[in-house]
Amino acid sequence: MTEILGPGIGDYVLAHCTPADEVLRDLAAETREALPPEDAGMQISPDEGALLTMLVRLTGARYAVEVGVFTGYSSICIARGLQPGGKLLACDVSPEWTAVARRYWARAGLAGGIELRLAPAIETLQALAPDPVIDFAFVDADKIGYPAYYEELVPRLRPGGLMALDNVLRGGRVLHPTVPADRAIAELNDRIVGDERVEAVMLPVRDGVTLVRKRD
Ligand SMILES: C[S@@+](CC[C@H](N)C(=O)[O-])C[C@H]1O[C@@H](n2cnc3c(N)ncnc32)[C@H](O)[C@@H]1O
Repeated sequence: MTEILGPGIGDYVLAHCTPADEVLRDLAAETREALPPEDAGMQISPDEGALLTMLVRLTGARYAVEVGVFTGYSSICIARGLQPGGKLLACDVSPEWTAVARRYWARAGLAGGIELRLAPAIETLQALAPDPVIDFAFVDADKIGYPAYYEELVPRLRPGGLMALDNVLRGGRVLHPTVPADRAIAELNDRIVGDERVEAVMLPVRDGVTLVRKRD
């Protein structure tokens, strides 16, 4: 979990968002205890999780796609916001990390609504039908891959559908990107704001979240 705001404000924000329930708290604790900090830190924060659930609900989503599952925190937040009978297609490459996710999806009673695809996400996305049927998408995987994920997802979003992209501020390094991952995100940020297919809002939530709505 990267923060660009000071820790005091981060704690205050957390204390004023709907809190994580026991399943999410246990998942966060297990992830923290089982993995080194640099890996555990990839997990989204509870306030970002609450944001995802709310966005999915507001979109009335029935079909969502997630790129970057890790141990399953964001999948649970997305799946909980879906309409009854809704489906989440969850993409990752790690059998180890997603084994934890599977356990917690089951514990949350969400396993039936989440389909995990273990493959490079670009292959999974390119294999999807080209129809614009995705209601909600969340991108939180390898940063170099973001531009390609974006280009596969935008045509498949339904009009009015929403995509959220995480870590779009890269700890503030998008201002002066020097390494390929930061440059990829900075260039994508510039491209999104000029993309006439969508409207976009960049939120300074944690490490930055861009919301992209497909125009009607
Ligand atoms: C930042 S973590 C995702 C955190 C997750 N959203 C959460 O809430 O805990 C990034 C994930 O992307 C996955 N990943 C990295 N490269 C990938 C690729 N090419 N295709 C699919 N997943 C990938 C990693 O295995 C890792 O689980």
